[in-house]
Amino acid sequence: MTAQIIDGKTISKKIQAEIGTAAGQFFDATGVKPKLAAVLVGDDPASQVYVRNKERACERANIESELFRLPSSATTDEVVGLVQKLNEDSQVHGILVQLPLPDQVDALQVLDTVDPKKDVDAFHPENVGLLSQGRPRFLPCTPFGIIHLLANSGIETSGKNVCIVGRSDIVGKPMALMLAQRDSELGSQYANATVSLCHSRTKDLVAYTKMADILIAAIGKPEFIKAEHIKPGAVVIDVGINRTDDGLVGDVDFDSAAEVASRITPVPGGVGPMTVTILLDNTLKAARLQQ
Ligand SMILES: Nc1nc(=O)c2c([nH]1)NC[C@@H]1CN(c3ccc(C(=O)N[C@@H](CCC(=O)O)C(=O)O)cc3)C=[N+]21
Ligand SMILES: [Mg+2]
Repeated sequence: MTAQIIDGKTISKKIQAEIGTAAGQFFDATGVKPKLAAVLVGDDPASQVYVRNKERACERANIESELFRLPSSATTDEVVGLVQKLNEDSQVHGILVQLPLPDQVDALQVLDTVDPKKDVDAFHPENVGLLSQGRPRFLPCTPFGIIHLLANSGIETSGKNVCIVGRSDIVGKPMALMLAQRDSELGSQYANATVSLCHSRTKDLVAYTKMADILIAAIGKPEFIKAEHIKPGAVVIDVGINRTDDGLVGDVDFDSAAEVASRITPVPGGVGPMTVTILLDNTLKAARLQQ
């Protein structure tokens, strides 16, 4: 292996400590402890792991968290009703509705109900619109976590070719917007990329991935990206979390990719912890917005 690991766990711990200090200062100034409400419907095992990670991270960062559970049989009206109650609760600053929701629940209706000023996932159309106009309120957790990973590793994006594989509303699409924009919260050197947003209908995918100085895999297919997709010396960011018989694997075939890339994120311990970290940052931001 030749690639250097981008250690998301260590970077996230460092940023969480900074958020903890800022949240403590905010409490000293206002008497308010930022609070995240997480809504978990049903008992999907992966969702339980994520929600537990989020609760632990909140504790480390002086952020209050409360988990609200509904049974897997819950209706759209029941989930919407809970979100409305949390919207009205002035002690709650951030609301996260854990996805996926059970099939009978209309996820868009639920997400549209979240007060946009408490929308720490940045899924509400008002926040998506603000981001697309280049004046974001909250930044979506996984894409902004990736920008933090790059910035903390000294990897600038300005003028670089970035290829994103996967066009989801949660990762690929907002990631493309953020990287293509003129500026970012961390400085213009972490924006201004030339972005290709590839997907299942892309013809000659390798032509795009091989041009990339930074390749971001967010497809949801285990070990889909191989050495032959990667330009020698490229930076590879693996967003995938796939549970297989061999355990947790990413969307990148790590062993072959690490022979070609210069830097690479592992799974676990790469992007995942950063997603959680930005959620904390957004919760503090939400508490500030609501003062
Ligand atoms: N409303 C909503 N917002 C989300 O941000 C959201 C969601 N729903 N649903 C599911 C996806 C996925 N996601 C992850 C969170 C933490 C890890 C994480 O902590 N990963 C660790 C451990 C992974 C493990 O052990 O399973 C790691 O990669 O090292 C991963 C993935 C947030 N998501
Ligand atoms: Mg993730």
